[in-house]
Amino acid sequence: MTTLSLFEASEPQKKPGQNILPKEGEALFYPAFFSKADSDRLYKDLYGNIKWQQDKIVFYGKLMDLPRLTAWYGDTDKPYKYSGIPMAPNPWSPELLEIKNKIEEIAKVNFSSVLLNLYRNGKDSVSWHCDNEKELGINPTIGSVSFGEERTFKLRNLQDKSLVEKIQLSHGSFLLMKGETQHKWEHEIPKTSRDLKPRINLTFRVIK
Ligand SMILES: O=C(O)CCC(=O)C(=O)O
Ligand SMILES: [Fe+2]
Repeated sequence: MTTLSLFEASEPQKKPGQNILPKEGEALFYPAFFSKADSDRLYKDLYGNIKWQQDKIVFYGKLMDLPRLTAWYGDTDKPYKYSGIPMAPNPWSPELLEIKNKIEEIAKVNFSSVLLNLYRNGKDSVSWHCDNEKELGINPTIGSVSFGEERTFKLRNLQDKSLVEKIQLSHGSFLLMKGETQHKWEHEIPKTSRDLKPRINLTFRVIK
């Protein structure tokens, strides 16, 4: 019998920007895309200055709070639909433009809006979904930036639900999803009973 070294026995290490999906789409992960100093500064700014909202959802006929706070920012001439109602986003702030400019160098697209999520603690979450709204077109490019507490992000293949990829979305990380990802995979941030500090996520989108 051969013995594995500790290195070989551990999870295979992915290089920054390597596709973490084994098939059907691309999810490129850059763990320390923003420096620690920039990440600390941007977290503080966004936490204090974004117009965070508590949105509601209808669940089994009852009006419930969404398990996170959200906000929309972006090009004000590109309304987004919310429960079928067109809404104007808040205008870009200098910090949002700083983040957008930095990720656009890698993403090679011009993002027109950003949905921000504030997960206040481990009980906040987002359940399984695909970002496949009509306004995003086919094969949308989605740029996802995280600041604050690290949370687990799961991607699950729609054809084979036993196929699940996990990423730890750390402070200052960038995840770029493109290609077929949004119609072949769904994703979630699960709840956890661990006592967690807040996390801010920004998902940049191109609205056609
Ligand atoms: O918080 C995250 O990393 C994911 C958020 C998300 O999937 C979304 O807003 O569509
Ligand atoms: Fe999403």
